[in-house]
Amino acid sequence: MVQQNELTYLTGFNNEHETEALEGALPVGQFNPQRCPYNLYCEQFSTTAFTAPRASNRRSWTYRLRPSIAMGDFTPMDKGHLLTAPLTDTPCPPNVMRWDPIAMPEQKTDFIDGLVTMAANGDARMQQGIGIHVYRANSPMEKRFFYSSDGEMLFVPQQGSLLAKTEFGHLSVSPGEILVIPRGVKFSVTPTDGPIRGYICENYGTPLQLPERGPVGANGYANDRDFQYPVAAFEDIDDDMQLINKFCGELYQATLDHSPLDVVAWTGNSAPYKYDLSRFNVINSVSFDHPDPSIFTVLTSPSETEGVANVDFVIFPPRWMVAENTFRPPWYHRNIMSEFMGLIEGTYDAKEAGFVPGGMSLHNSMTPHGPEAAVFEKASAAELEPQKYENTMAFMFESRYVIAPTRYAQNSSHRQHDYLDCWQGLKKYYDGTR
Ligand SMILES: O=C(O)Cc1cc(O)ccc1O
Ligand SMILES: [Fe+2]
Repeated sequence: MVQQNELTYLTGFNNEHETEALEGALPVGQFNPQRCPYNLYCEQFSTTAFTAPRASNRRSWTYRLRPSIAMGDFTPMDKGHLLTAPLTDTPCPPNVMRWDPIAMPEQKTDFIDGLVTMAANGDARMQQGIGIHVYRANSPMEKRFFYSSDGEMLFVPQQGSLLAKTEFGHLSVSPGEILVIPRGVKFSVTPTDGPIRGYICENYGTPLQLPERGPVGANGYANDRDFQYPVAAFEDIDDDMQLINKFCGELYQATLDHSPLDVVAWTGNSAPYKYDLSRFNVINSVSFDHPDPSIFTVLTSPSETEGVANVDFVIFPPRWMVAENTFRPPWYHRNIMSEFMGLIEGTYDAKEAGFVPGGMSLHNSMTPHGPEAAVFEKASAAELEPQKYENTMAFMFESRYVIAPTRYAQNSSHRQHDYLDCWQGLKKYYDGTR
């Protein structure tokens, strides 16, 4: 177990974890005895089909004060700027797009109220594709809890720390770390050191998993042992509460007369987890040429086509650049996969101006892009000494499905309508000589 931010965690990606907040709460040797210790209710929680292959099967057993169905009926509620694929509100133009950060809310805003959807693809009802949201909050969720039936939620904090109180226990997450909350897990979010902002990839598809390592071997990239899971922590609170469910793109609310975070003990491999991106063991060229960014994949949600991701979560972390006789920034490219990027801190090597922390960019399927003109000039003439890239942490949600920006994203005042200008200085140098 790892002690961090005063919270205790269990370690190991996808392990069969077990944890109990009260001694002896976990049944021994079986999952559902006739009567559970402490008179708890037993409830299985599955995020893959019962019959999914053992290697990809995800489920946990929870032991709780009440089963989850001890609740009121769902009624529709306003979903604000929270949208879901398929987006039908606007066409999807092929243009490169970039945005400044969305401003922090001025009024009291909790995690639910501050959610804004920037883009989405696939179809949540088919459990394919992703939603891309920005979260912003300056106050805790008070007596309200959320879960998405549409997808697993990958949080990429950009500003401020948050405490995620979940059915499975508590996780504290700060910029530079990520948090993954499986589809269906009930949770609340509390900002712990001022306003919070970050990105969310709502993954409608197969749960995120670690990519294969191939010839790299048994170690490297994101190592399994660095993923942290919460220990059981339950609330025995009888009070009026609101449970909000995102289902098929709509929000529904139900009333509860108790806290839904009432799991006293759990065992299994489907649970929230966090990961510190600085633990990523970067593997890159030590000879020449700029490899494909798939070398920086932290987590992947595979689609049904081998090697073609529903979504890859890719980071561009601090690292040494040593490639010789090489144009070191990303090459110019056109890619069948669609690329949505964000910046957690510092500067990104392909864009030294305009792509700022909290900002976003979208380069859709087959849309050309690459370094801005100023970066091309500089990198083409640079002395190729070993160089350490520091103060940088960009990331990309890369998906096989075209990523449609929402009407809000296309029309919002923080869209940079002059984004294309950063390439306008690309001159023709060709004059027939070698
Ligand atoms: O477009 C981008 O900036 C992301 C990216 C980075 C890289 O190093 C190679 C390919 C790629 O799409
Ligand atoms: Fe790209």
